[in-house]
Amino acid sequence: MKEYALIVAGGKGTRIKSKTPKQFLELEGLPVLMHTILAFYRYSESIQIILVLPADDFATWESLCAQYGFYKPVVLQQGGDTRFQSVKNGLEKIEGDGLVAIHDGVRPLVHEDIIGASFRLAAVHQSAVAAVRLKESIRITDQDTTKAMDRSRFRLIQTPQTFQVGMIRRAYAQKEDDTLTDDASVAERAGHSISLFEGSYENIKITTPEDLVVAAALLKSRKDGYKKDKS
Ligand SMILES: Nc1ccn([C@@H]2O[C@H](COP(=O)(O)OP(=O)(O)OP(=O)(O)O)[C@@H](O)[C@H]2O)c(=O)n1
Ligand SMILES: C[C@](O)(CO)[C@H](O)COP(=O)(O)O
Repeated sequence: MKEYALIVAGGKGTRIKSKTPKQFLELEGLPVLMHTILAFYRYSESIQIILVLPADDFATWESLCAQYGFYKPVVLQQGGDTRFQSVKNGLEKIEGDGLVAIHDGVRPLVHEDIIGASFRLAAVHQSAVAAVRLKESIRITDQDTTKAMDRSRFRLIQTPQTFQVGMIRRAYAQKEDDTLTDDASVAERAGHSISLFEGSYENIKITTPEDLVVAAALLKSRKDGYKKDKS
């Protein structure tokens, strides 16, 4: 089955408070987004990648590619005002059927094994969504009270979120609302059940400034590990 990766990097990065869009910040010698794209190519050289960026950032991307000598093929598409719209625009670039792994451009630590697991599971169940268990206690709150909850019943949801192309394209034809914060919610609202699989605590989303420190440390430890294996 044909495999696509739809990498969304059309956001503004308001929570990170950086002048440079977070997807372009350099980590361990490469912009965040290039680490993400390389992870998908490590999984498969034949995957087709659709990269969603704000139209205003196309020129920046081209010049970063020239600067870093990065010539991995991607199909560019322009983003929208929300993640929902960016994914929807990206899906338009897929012509045939197959499976699509939708992934946040700002999750550069995704491992090729996680990507592979998502495609294998989605081939059987139509959907495969990476998730991890909570490491901390959890309480539900309203204005006046709080109440302990059973953490074993909750999961933190990551990307990749992988789907059969026709199914997720039809799901994205529905009306957008603020509660549809990820692709699993969109598919679920359209009536599909969602299959989860074990993600990874390393697969962080770069959202606030301290995430950059953690991501840099994790990338460095992987690079050091790789050097050790080769020596
Ligand atoms: N209009 C948007 C909004 C978000 N995204 C992408 O969706 C992923 C997850 O979004 P988030 O981390 O929230 O990114 P931003 O929207 O950029 O950040 P913030 O919410 O802090 O502004 C990111 O890779 C981001 O670029 C997108 O493609 N188009
Ligand atoms: C898609 C996502 O990364 C799954 O955890 C998340 O829902 C994006 O949320 P954000 O608030 O737009 O960062």
